[in-house]
Amino acid sequence: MTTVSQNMFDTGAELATALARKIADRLSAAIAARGQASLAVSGGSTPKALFAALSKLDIDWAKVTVTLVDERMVGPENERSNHRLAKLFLLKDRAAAAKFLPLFNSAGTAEDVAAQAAKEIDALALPFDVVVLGMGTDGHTASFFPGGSTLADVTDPACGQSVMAIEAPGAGEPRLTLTLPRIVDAGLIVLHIEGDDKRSVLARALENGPAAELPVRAVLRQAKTPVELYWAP
Ligand SMILES: O=C(O)[C@H](O)[C@@H](O)[C@H](O)[C@H](O)COP(=O)(O)O
Repeated sequence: MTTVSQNMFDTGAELATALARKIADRLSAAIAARGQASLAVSGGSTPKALFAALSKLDIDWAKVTVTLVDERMVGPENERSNHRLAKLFLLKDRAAAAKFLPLFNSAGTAEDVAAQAAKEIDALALPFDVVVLGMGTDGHTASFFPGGSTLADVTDPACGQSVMAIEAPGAGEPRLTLTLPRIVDAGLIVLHIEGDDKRSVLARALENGPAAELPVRAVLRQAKTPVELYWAP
């Protein structure tokens, strides 16, 4: 049975403050326990306020590795880049001291880039302490897009590669995405969505039906810990 732990807020600002604190506490606990912590964040427009709130919190950021849940196949200067988004909104203020691991690199094709990124992700002390997911109104999360070229592989609980390339109608450029195992074995899995449309899509995703139709279902059904839903209007 899929379970989500619901954290509902009246405004995006209130959500950002509360979620930033939750993430910071989790990262600090990991640092206290193991001397380091890891955080994977999604891109898009929703997380900007969260990133700004998190960047100001006083934790030992020098011991935190930040990476991306997914990335477009573009360089960090491109306005479509999630690396650029993280640099602009998260990796500043106190969080500027964090180590950042991009998914995009100059290895060649999307598949080559994904293979290189996978090597670098696998060199981290896994599992991730915190993974922050968004969701599209088509039910995609990470770059698990409906109709995606490698959707079955990237949502396979036994997927052997930590990062894969995927192309899909509606995804724009080819994408690089963490695969399901890297997401569902995280210590804290957050699904941060805002607006009534996405709330309705999530309600549908929590019902029976194929994961391929609403790929966020793959996370909801395989998560090793209850997914923490953070929602505001
Ligand atoms: O690269 C991306 O676009 C994100 O990682 C993606 O998975 C995002 O979380 C959803 O598309 C929601 O995006 P919005 O927050 O812009 O609605």
